[in-house]
Amino acid sequence: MTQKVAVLGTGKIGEALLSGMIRAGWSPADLLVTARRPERAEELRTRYGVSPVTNPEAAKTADTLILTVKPQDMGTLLVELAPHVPADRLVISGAAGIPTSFFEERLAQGTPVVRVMTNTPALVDEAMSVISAGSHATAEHLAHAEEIFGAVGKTLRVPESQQDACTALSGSGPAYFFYLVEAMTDAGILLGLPREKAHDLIVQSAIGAAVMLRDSGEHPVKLRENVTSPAGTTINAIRELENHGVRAALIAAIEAARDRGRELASGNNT
Ligand SMILES: NC(=O)C1=CN([C@@H]2O[C@H](COP(=O)(O)OP(=O)(O)OC[C@H]3O[C@@H](n4cnc5c(N)ncnc54)[C@H](O)[C@@H]3O)[C@@H](O)[C@H]2O)C=CC1
Ligand SMILES: O=C(O)[C@@H]1CCC=N1
Repeated sequence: MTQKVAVLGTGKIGEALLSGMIRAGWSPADLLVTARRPERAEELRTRYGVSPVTNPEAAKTADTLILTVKPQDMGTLLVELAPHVPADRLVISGAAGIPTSFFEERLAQGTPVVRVMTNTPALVDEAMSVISAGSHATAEHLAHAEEIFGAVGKTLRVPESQQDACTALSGSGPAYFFYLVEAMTDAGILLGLPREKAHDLIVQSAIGAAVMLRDSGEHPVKLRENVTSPAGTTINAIRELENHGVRAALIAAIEAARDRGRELASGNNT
């Protein structure tokens, strides 16, 4: 039997996932989407050939519901969905912070819920998606979530207690790298390079470093030491990074992101 999958609240992450599923061979005929604005729904139909439906229609028709609205909008969406979701539907939440218990309390008794934290590199099939089971989700449900999110990159199962930490590391992680590239480009400008050239140098260096981190089997410390020649240039830069507390800043930043996830879980939406 064909499994229908619906993406509810198809914004940046919902669309990234949807497009990846189609690239990976899902038939648009088996994919439903919901959107708040009719123009957005039409845009998705034109772009991907998928069917826009209402949230209740999605709940009744699809076997798997993937909820990709903002955490702040999840309560309202569940009020709308709850009367229409049969207890055998798999509900996957892509939202930061919100625990699986939040869904279980609002949906029919026994509804399987899986929590996933992916990231925007889903757009280029290089996502990191971290997956946890709610209390009624079986190994089969987890495998189905892995199949879906595996379409856009890597997946990793973690206990739900680690989700906020993973959100802070990989969910938000791409933003930290984009921020670094932005800052390094400014440094290139300071040193007199044209912006475009500085950008290209840094992006290629980032790609090279990322491939080495993934493929070389070497520890990051060893990779950095290999760049850092005695009395050379790099050590001067490293000393400045240490003087400015960049390592401590990164640790504090990621801890703050984790803490915000916890706040979202407790219903602090401001
Ligand atoms: N942007 C990112 O890098 C990441 C976001 N997330 C999570 O993904 C979720 C979505 O984030 P984005 O895609 O960035 O936000 P977004 O704002 O681009 O997408 C959310 C969409 O949901 C729609 N929506 C809200 N309520 C709705 C309803 N009742 N019915 C139908 N559509 C509705 C909005 O109109 C919007 O298009 C959030 O929960 C976030 O925590 C997870 C990983 C990374
Ligand atoms: O900033 C956020 O809340 C979302 C979740 C992880 C990445 N973006």
